[in-house]
Order: sequence, then C-alpha cells, then structure tokens
Amino acid sequence: MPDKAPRLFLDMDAAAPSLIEFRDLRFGYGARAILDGVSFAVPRGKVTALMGASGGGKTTVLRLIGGQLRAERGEVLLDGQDVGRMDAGALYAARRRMGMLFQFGALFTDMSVFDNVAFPLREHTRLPEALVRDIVLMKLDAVGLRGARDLLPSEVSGGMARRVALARAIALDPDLVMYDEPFAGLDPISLGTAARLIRQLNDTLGLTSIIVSHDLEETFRIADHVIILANGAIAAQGPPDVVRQSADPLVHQFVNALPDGPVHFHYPGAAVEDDFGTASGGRP
Ligand SMILES: Nc1ncnc2c1ncn2[C@@H]1O[C@H](COP(=O)(O)OP(=O)(O)OP(=O)(O)O)[C@@H](O)[C@H]1O
Repeated sequence: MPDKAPRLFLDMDAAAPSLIEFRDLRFGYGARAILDGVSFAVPRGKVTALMGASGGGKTTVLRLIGGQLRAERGEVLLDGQDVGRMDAGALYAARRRMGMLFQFGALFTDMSVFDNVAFPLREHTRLPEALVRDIVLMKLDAVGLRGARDLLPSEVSGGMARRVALARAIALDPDLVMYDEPFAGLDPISLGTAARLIRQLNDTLGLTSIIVSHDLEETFRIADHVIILANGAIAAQGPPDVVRQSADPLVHQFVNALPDGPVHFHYPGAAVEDDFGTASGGRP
C-alpha cells in the first residue's frame, strides 16, 4: 500500500532558514572592488567559518553584517531584513542581536573582569544590579572564569582575556556571535580551549557563530559550514569535508596550505634565468 502519511521535516533548510544571507553583493573601498557578486548563507544555529587569503575581505564581510559598512549593490539580510537599508533605530536593535569578538578582546584595562562583562548590561539595559550580578557570574561560569571575577585584565593570561571578552560578547544573549581571528597569538592548548568553547557555547546557548580565522585545522574541526573567499568572490562553500575535497585550484592551494598555486609565492618579476648573473651587464 502506498504511504500516504504526510512527509514532514524533509526540507531541513525550510525548517532552519539562514540567519544571514548575502545576495549578489558588491562592495569596494573607493573604486577598488573588494567583494563582487558575493552570495552566501549562514545557517542558523551552526558554526560557520569564513576563510581565505589575507586581504580577501573577511573582516569587511563582518563589518557589512554589523552595518558599519553598506553595500554598493546587493543585500545583507539578517532574518530577511536588509541591514543596509535599516534606519538608525532598526540598526541599533539589530546590533543588539550581535556579539562581536575581535582578536585582542579590547578589555577595559582599568575595570575588573566582572565589570568588563557587566559593561554591556549596564550600558544597554536597566536591569537591577542583583540581576546584572547573576548574569555576569553565569557568563563567566560559561567560560570557566567565575573565580577570576575580581582580577584586572593585566592579571589574566592572553587566553583568559580572550575568554573574558567572549563572556562580554554573550552578555546580552545575542543570536549571532562574530569572531575575528579568535585564535591569533594563542598557544596550542589555549587555542584548543578557545575553539571548544566557541563550539560549546554555540550549541548550549543556541547561538549562530561566524569565525574568521587563518587556523585551518582547528577551524575546520569545529565548523559545520565553511565559506572560502578569494579574489572578491566565493571560491567554495559547504561542509568542511566537501570544501576539503574541492577541485577548485584556489581552494586546493588554500586548504592544503601550499606555498604556490593560483596565488603565487613570488611577486611578479623577470624570470630567474634572466635576472641572475647579469649584474656585470652581460649574460654569461
Ligand atoms: N578602511 C579601508 N580603506 C581602504 N581599504 C581598506 C580598508 N579596510 C580594508 N581595506 C582593504 O580591503 C581589503 C580587504 O580587507 P579585509 O580586512 O576585509 O581583509 P581580510 O580578508 O579580513 O584580511 P586579513 O585576513 O589579512 O585580516 C584589503 O586589501 C585591505 O587593504
């Protein structure tokens, strides 16, 4: 007998639409295009890694999502709303849904760990101090630093400072957390801890995370979705294993960290055989 039962939940994309979507976006600083014809989606509830060669426009993508930059063409959709067309009030509300974590957490050096994490709560809400205290301790507990609440930033290690900044980034319970180079400058142990923490917070707090990182191994390990930017366009996107197998020469060079490929090691110049042995004016 044919199965007439309704088929539910087959389309996972429809069940979990993207939180962020770029549609045919173009952006340049001045006349120089940094991104051109860029389209991608950031799946809700997942960890997405944004990778690519230096200067490829990854930080620019984060600033477009945050509304600090506006596209020349195309759309940056947050839950279907174009960030680039929001008025000041809507943009302020949208930014409240985003936590940003930059490479060197930029903690306030004259404030304790506790006050650093409390800062966005005191600045953006009117919560009573007793509730602020509970939320701060909860966030510090989530990053394993409840016991460090009274220390100053100068009294914690670089890896710990990164975790304090992370607690501060999630203080207002954002939907989206964007990490720009969260692993830069960390020793392998702190790096592993930071990566696991990003993954764990994403899952336990129901966040959506975007990580810009140059650390291939650690980032591919924790990401659900990888986007590779190259030459102002998307070179590959998909699950880490699929991107790793990409036949695109640029992606192959990038994921295998090869010194030469479509991106050249040598700055363009004369051929070696033409350049050496000619100092005395003649060829040998
Ligand atoms: N404010 C600016 N004015 C002009 N050009 C800029 C500005 N900010 C960035 N750029 C240029 O835009 C390009 C993309 O920069 P972006 O910082 O987005 O790249 P990235 O992929 O994040 O690089 P990296 O991995 O090195 O951090 C670079 O060539 C950079 O020099």
